[in-house]
Amino acid sequence: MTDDVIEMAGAVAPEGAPDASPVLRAVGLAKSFVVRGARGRRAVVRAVDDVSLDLHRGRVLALVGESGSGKSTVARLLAQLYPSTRGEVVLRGEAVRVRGGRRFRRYCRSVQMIFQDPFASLNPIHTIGYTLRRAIRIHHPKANRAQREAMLTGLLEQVHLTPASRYVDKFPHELSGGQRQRVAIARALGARPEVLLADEPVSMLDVSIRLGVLNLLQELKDELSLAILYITHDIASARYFADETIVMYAGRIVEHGDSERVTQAPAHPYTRLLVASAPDPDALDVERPPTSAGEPPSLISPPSGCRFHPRCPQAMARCSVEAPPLLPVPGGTAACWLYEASTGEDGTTEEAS
Ligand SMILES: Nc1ncnc2c1ncn2[C@@H]1O[C@H](COP(=O)(O)OP(=O)(O)OP(=O)(O)O)[C@@H](O)[C@H]1O
Repeated sequence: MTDDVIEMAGAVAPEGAPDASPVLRAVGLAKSFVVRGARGRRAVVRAVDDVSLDLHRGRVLALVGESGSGKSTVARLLAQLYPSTRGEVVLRGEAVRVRGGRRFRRYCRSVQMIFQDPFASLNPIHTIGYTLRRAIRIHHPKANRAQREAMLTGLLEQVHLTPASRYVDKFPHELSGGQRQRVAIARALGARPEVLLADEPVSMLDVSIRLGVLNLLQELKDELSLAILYITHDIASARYFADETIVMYAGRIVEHGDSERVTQAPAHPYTRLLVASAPDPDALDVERPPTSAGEPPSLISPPSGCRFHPRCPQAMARCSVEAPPLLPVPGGTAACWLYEASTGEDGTTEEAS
């Protein structure tokens, strides 16, 4: 048996303790889409603008924001499903830009994506066994039949679909939503990835099984030392599940920091609105689109300056003119002029707030 196969056949061993250097980075990523606007005119949607983030093995980073804030586009850029308009995706220190073909398949071995809808992501005409065997064949072409079967059992056990023999011949429609999402996770693990990009992995599942799937992801993160990007609308679940949280608004990062700090002592006025509109921070049980006043702006002609200023209760004249950079706040950064350090008369620095 090759080393690859030995690792896949049983419980997969972690490849090392959480690493100080990021496994996957976004550096100044931007993505614009050209669309047909009013009266058929060409318009540009600036979906993602200057997004930088680091994913570390053994850690979860949550990307939180309202619908349309650019979260899925960031995940798709990191998965190399879209080419970026600007910026770089850096895997293990190397800038990577692939479009299909063998290089894309090699990239997918390291970076796998889990989608929101397990109904759509599993082919209904194939059994679970077929779907997983196919993934195993693609990622482990040298394994023989017995080795592949051992991997199949190992993957189902890893996502707690046991005994594996009960699930192999089932079709997706014979499983619950949570079981289907577990199969999608098993398929992703078949590549032995270092990074999982999980785009709203529980938002379409029954309330009662969301926590079980998040707990599974957390367990796999620890066992396999995975780096996980967890995309969600639900800032309460980010506190529970993620080490760090990034909040996006209208394509830009507005706040970043330790999840506990971002959710319990949010610095950016937008994060405060998000947290205030999540009624029970300890519950993972309801879909809670933020109910803050106003609507997210058009990304075809976004507001000048800080994109949040038209909705911001603390907006100042400067906010409509100059976009704030990410400024230091205790335990992270926030893109808000409230936190610009100013020099006092005695030479000490103080925040503007
Ligand atoms: N392929 C595309 N073509 C044109 N516009 C797009 C495309 N994909 C995304 N957009 C636009 O980019 C913006 C960001 O979309 P994105 O799906 O990344 O946001 P999101 O935060 O993930 O939202 P949701 O939570 O609803 O999935 C939106 O205005 C969206 O309409």
